[in-house]
Amino acid sequence: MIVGIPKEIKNNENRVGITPAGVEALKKAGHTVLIETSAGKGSGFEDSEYRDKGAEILSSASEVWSKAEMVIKVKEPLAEEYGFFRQNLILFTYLHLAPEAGLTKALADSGVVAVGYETIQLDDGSLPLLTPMSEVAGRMAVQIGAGLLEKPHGGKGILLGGVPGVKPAEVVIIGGGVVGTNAAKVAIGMGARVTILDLNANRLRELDDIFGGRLMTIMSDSYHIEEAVRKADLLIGAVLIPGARAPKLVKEYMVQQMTEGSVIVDVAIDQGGSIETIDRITTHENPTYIKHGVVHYAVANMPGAVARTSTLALTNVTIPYALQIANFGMSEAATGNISLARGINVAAGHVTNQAVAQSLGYAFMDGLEALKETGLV
Ligand SMILES: NC(=O)C1=CN([C@@H]2O[C@H](COP(=O)(O)OP(=O)(O)OC[C@H]3O[C@@H](n4cnc5c(N)ncnc54)[C@H](O)[C@@H]3O)[C@@H](O)[C@H]2O)C=CC1
Ligand SMILES: CC(=O)C(=O)O
Repeated sequence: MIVGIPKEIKNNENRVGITPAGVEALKKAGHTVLIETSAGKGSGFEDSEYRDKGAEILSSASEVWSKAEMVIKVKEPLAEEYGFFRQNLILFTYLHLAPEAGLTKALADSGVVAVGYETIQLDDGSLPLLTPMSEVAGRMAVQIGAGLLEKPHGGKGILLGGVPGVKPAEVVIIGGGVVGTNAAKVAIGMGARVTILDLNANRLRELDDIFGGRLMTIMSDSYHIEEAVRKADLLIGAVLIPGARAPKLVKEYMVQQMTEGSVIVDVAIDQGGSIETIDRITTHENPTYIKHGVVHYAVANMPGAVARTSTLALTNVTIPYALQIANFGMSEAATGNISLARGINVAAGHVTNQAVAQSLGYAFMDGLEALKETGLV
């Protein structure tokens, strides 16, 4: 198969869809790899390293998109890239379609087969291609939040861990999955007082066991969310219902009750955000705004700022799936691997993820059924 990797174009997105090790793996399996020049630069990979492993370096994104049978990316395509879509092109990347009506329409109208990393799901419900970036973003959420609590960044001027004789900050995390757990690890490590809310009682039990009483676990409902948000110095949004738009759990009146200079980091912004006062996606270039005296951070590609770590962690988990698609073809690979089949979001003009279809008002079609219409092997 001809596999193409364009340079990412989102604001400060320094990750890339493949490492030289990934090129080596694809080449050994007999595939052709085309990479846009300097695509790996932001992650510390030079063109020469890819060339040494057998990749062909192309000078433009349009060449990569038009020659490739499968495009491997990191972030969802931006409007400037929609013109590259064509029938039966396989697109393998993060998509987060529920809040992206325009992208979903463009994918469906053009007949792209779009596989979203974030919806590839194992039988136990885990999301193996989301996990490493959630680990990164969860850890980052606390270090970013700690910085924003400093006065020059708009915060109330408190040190997350406090000092002897002065109490530490209150960190409240809504969602105790991968992001939430990693945020808790860092926040506890920095000496903060941590509360996690989740609506899965078993998850709260696991967290209690993992952290041995060093954090407070609370059942997530509107009463307890309001109570926790009111006392939070740093609030982290970390909920997920796979594929679906994030529920707006923190209402505007709750944010109004937070003390001035508190900070919100809504990691769940890539699924539309879980905080009512987050009405826009922010960028690494311009990451915050202040509303009701509270600093809001809503960057949808947080791991892009620590691109070297993130690219290595991401490609560790994506390349085995990319190899399956390249080796067997999209239909056979998805038929043989139900977890991969769950990742198909759009095929043959149909929306094939139930939660995305419901969020955007499309009729749902099973991914494997839709693949039959493509004629792809
Ligand atoms: N902004 C960024 O750069 C990044 C964003 N993310 C996003 O972070 C979000 C969280 O991801 P993960 O932690 O990997 O998901 P996860 O599936 O591991 O955890 C989500 C947790 O939310 C809980 N939850 C669902 N509804 C809830 C509710 N009403 N109240 C409280 N808890 C609730 C679930 O029980 C689960 O424990 C996702 O939207 C993901 O895409 C991940 C990486 C980077
Ligand atoms: C998960 C995601 O959206 C990211 O890593 O950018």
